[in-house]
Amino acid sequence: MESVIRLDRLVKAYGPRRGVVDLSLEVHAGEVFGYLGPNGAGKSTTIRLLVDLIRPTGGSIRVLGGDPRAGGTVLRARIGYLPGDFVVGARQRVGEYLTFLAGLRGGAGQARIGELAERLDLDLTARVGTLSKGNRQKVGLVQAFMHEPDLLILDEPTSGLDPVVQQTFLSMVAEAKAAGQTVFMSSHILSEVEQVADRVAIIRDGALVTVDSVVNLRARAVRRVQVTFATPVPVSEFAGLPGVDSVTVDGPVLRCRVTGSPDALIKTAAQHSIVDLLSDEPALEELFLAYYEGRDHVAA
Ligand SMILES: Nc1ncnc2c1ncn2[C@@H]1O[C@H](COP(=O)(O)OP(=O)(O)OP(=O)(O)O)[C@@H](O)[C@H]1O
Repeated sequence: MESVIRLDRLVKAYGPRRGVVDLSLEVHAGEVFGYLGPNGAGKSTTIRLLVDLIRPTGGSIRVLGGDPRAGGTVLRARIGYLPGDFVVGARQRVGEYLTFLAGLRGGAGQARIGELAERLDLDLTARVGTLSKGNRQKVGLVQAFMHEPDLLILDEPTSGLDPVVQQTFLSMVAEAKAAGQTVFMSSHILSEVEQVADRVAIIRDGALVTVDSVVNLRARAVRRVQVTFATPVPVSEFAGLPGVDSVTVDGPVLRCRVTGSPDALIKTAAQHSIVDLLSDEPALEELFLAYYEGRDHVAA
């Protein structure tokens, strides 16, 4: 399969500090690739290397078949890039600003800009400098998507967006994929990337922990679940269910950890009358542990 991004033993050192270490990965044409890691993991460093804003200390980078350093405007025109810190202080109106950027890139017409702005509920007549953080982020998204680039490189794209706009953004990503575009997006939230990504790389302390399909990732993800029943339930019914552990029952409230699918828990719980159900986002830390434990297991 054709690779759109290929990193080979990439290293970026900031003096004695590490940015990324010995990073090798490949993103295939037409896939949505999630790049997941906690703050300071090295996501933005990787992305800045991809778009040649910074240069590697070692290793090699290929983007759309070329070297980002040598690709110039031809390569840039094929990429839509949303920086993690999209800052614009222009006095122009949003529409004028986006038209100006479209002119530089060549490709995006007014109709396309208008259509994206409408979907994201972005006012094209507002002055850029007066926008809220969320609205600035929408400008960043429009400028990344507007010329329908072969490759979208998006650094924390949903940062500052409200949940409704986040869903609109995820639809835009799905449509980009359907149109054959490749998407590389970073995030520190698993649920966000798992909704759209085909594969996910997990990075921590500058190094790759794993690259896996979303299906496998979900199977390893641990979440905490709390079920409140109408009447007390016996703990024995729940302890030992597949994927369920750390079960405690406090009167009508059951708390446990679930790894992978909650199917067994839900089916057992459904035999009682349920008042409430809470399930929290699987913590990235717990996901890392699942991978480290898996690795130890393989090594043992
Ligand atoms: N210009 C720089 N000079 C020195 N150190 C830097 C520089 N940029 C990043 N770093 C360091 O490199 C490491 C990786 O940072 P990076 O911004 O790539 O992480 P990130 O995963 O994008 O995190 P976040 O989600 O917080 O943006 C951090 O320890 C950071 O302090």
